[in-house]
Amino acid sequence: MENIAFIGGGNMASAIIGGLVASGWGPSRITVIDPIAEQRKWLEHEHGVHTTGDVASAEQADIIVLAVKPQVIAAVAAQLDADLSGKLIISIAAGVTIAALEGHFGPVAIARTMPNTPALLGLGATGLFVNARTSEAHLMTAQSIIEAFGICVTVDREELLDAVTAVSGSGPAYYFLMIEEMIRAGTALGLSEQDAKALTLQTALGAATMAMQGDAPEDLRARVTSPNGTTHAAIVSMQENGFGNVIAKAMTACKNRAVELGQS
Ligand SMILES: NC(=O)C1=CN([C@@H]2O[C@H](COP(=O)(O)OP(=O)(O)OC[C@H]3O[C@@H](n4cnc5c(N)ncnc54)[C@H](OP(=O)(O)O)[C@@H]3O)[C@@H](O)[C@H]2O)C=CC1
Ligand SMILES: O=C(O)[C@@H]1CCC=N1
Repeated sequence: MENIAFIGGGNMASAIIGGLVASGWGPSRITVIDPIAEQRKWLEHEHGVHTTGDVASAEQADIIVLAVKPQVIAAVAAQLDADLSGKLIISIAAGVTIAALEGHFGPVAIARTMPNTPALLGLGATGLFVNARTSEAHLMTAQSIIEAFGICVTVDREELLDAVTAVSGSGPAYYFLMIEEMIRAGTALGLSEQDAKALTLQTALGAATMAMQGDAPEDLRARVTSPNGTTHAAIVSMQENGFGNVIAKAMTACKNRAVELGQS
């Protein structure tokens, strides 16, 4: 059975570990390396994993997940400084290219991925691209790890991972913002915050569940929109205020920032 070490035990690592453990990965196979003792204690308590502050100990693992901020990857490589041949490196860092990772870690198997935080619930959406040194066995390992916490979409060009970041990596935050704003607006229209929240969350869950069943979102929307009714009034207002443009510009800013982070 392979062992896995996470370098960086922050939000995204914790979400992935939660998803892995819930899917049957034994916590004893998982080590998390993080500099902050308090964070390590929390991870041990939350997930039952082994933790350490020593980056060099990642050398013991078969699979190493780089879960630090993009700007910290170079420092981690310097701290690790070991022969990694035969291992699989999985990077979740936004923007950091395979070429940069090979520059830091040498000629090893590298799976560059872009997960998202719903991984914690087994509902992750992850993009995957592997380097030429990744064997079929390593590719299957990467896919099966990712599928333990959600869906895996393999892209055929590396730069598409920046588009994945704009859609699903950062995507949960767009929905959370929408939820925040709907609760605020519902409260402004007279509902209690508790009622506005309950109605908003159930609506988000219901809409996502209906959309998952396969009908096109525009068809589902049409069934809510009575001719010249209330939904029509809301949608016309959204379109007049540039809703589509707001989303498109936000996602382009996200993608551009991913590219920028990769260059830093
Ligand atoms: N959050 C998300 O939704 C997603 C994040 N990602 C990617 O995941 C990566 C981590 O992001 P996120 O979890 O949000 O960030 P966090 O800041 O929550 O986690 C990073 C962790 O790494 C620790 N760390 C810093 N330096 C080192 C080091 N030298 N060795 C080991 N650990 C170290 C940090 O400690 P300290 O706080 O002390 O710096 C922190 O606990 C990023 O590259 C990001 O692009 C990808 C997809 C989604
Ligand atoms: O905000 C970020 O940079 C990371 C990458 C994708 C989601 N969170």
